Amino acid sequence: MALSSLPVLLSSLSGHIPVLGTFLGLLFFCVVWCVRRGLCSRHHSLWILLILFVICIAVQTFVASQARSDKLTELTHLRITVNKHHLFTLWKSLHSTSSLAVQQDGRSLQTERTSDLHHHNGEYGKRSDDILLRHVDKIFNIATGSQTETIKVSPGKRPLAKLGNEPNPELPRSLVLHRARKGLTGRTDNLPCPSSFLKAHINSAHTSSTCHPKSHIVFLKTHKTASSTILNILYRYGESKNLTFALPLNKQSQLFYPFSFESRFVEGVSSRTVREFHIMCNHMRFNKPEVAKVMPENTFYFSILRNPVNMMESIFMYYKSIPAFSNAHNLDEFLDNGWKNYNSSVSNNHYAHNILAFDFGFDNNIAADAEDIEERASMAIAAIERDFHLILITEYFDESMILLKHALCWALEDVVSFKLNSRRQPTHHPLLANTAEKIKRWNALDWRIYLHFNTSFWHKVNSLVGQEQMKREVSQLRELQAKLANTCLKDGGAVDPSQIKDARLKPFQYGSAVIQGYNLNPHIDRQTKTKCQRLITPELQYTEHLYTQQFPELAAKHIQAMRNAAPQRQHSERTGIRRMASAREVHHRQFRRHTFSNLNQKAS
Ligand SMILES: Nc1ncnc2c1ncn2[C@@H]1O[C@H](COP(=O)(O)OS(=O)(=O)O)[C@@H](OP(=O)(O)O)[C@H]1O
Repeated sequence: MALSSLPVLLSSLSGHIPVLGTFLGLLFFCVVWCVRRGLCSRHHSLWILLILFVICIAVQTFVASQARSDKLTELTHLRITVNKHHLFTLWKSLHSTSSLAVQQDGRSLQTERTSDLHHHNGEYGKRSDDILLRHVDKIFNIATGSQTETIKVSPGKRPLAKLGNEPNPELPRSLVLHRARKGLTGRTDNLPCPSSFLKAHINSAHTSSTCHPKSHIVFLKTHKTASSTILNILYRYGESKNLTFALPLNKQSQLFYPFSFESRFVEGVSSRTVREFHIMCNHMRFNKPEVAKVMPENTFYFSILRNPVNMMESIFMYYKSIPAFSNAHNLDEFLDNGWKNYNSSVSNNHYAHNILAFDFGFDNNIAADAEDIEERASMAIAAIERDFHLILITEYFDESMILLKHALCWALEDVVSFKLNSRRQPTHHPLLANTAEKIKRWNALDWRIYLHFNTSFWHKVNSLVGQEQMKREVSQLRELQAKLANTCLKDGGAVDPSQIKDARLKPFQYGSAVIQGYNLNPHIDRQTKTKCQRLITPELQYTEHLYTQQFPELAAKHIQAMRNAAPQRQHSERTGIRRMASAREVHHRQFRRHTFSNLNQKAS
């Protein structure tokens, strides 16, 4: 009966493997022949042994060939896996300017899966590896022009070399580990990833004629970070090229900071009187979806961070009158009683705590020992990575300007500046090492964000410009600045506000800080004077000048309204300074009035 089932077995085997089936078929006939002979023979036990031996060999041959065929199948799978891995690496290399940028892309995925941030997108909640694989597929299809995943990439190829992969010794170990744990990667929308966009842009700036100066720009003006100096650069560039600015509504100096930005805060948006905005750069609390409603899709987003230690010292002097600081005699006293003096729900207290995070639109209220501090920092970093093409560092201002120049494809002359909004030296308070540590702890969220972008800044310098070229261009920039100072400035440098002759060039004074400004060299021709004057015009005056240029009728109406409302102030308005100086003070009040009148209009 065993023999009778053999043909069936063999046919089923042959169904699996045709060649082996033929071989086994022949074997079957041999065995049948042997059985017949064996049964007729005197030595039939020997024949039976021989038959069993032949069957054993046949079965063994079959099992071995089956295993080999299984391995082949596995190998096919393996090749697909390796291909995807390779493509993933390739994709990371394409998408990043440094390994950190890759990690940041990864963290952006984490962020996108988290609901408590202000950034939303359609892929929230999807599994990260699904998204990742879809991106790999997408890159694959883009690279090959195919719609299906059929083309093989040699699994033996090594991934592309990563750039700027050195660890940052200042980075807390916990943060590094956290990043490694969250080292996923992937963007979930169709927009180009900012870091890859930047790399592509800078490469093209160096190599081909495809480098076109960028004129759609959003600069998130953070506080006490040299942001007024950058604003002046953007104002001058835009004015000289007749670009339009997304200026604050109702002639305000800020985009209704500290309220989260809304598109209606921009003059010309609700009235639809401006067709296209080029540059947005006034103080705002960042809110990407709303900003994107105003600015074109190809807009370049950048911002600047300052070491929270230096920043806090500057902020404490400047915003000394906010409730959180007002009772403290010095910064140490405030820091020692931080949580006791700080009530986050009191207006303006946000200046005292993680203000960088606040300006970028995140919740700034978190303690250094909070369980989720690393998580929150990672998510903030990821979101910034996703929304911004470039983050500059105040401590390396000149290097930052060179990087910006490359990113925007501008000329060296376009990024030249004088230091604006700087304090007189005696109002600087050197900090003790202990105080610095307390600040890092108090602003733990900002500290982590700063450390991250300080590191990625240098990776960008290394990979996109190179140390040598950076040095060369920084010295060219400083040379140009020195020449300009020689031509434009009366006293060769900044002076106290009391010494500034032209009231239109006096910077806004606030808090305990003495903010310096400049006097113009009187011996320069008209054309040079215009250029020099723009370089030293403080933020409030320059914003008003641009508003008047862009909205002459509205500006005239505002002046008239102010005159009608407060005739007793006419004298100070004629000088133009007190009105501008009070603008920051009153803008919250005006905003509330504006919001309420809108709400009332809607309700009626
Ligand atoms: N070029 C350059 N390099 C380095 N540092 C610079 C530069 N320009 C301005 N600053 C310093 O930036 C501080 C003012 O920052 P902001 O203009 O952002 O202030 S504000 O928020 O708009 O009021 C202010 O810092 P403090 O002097 O410590 O207060 C300025 O001195």
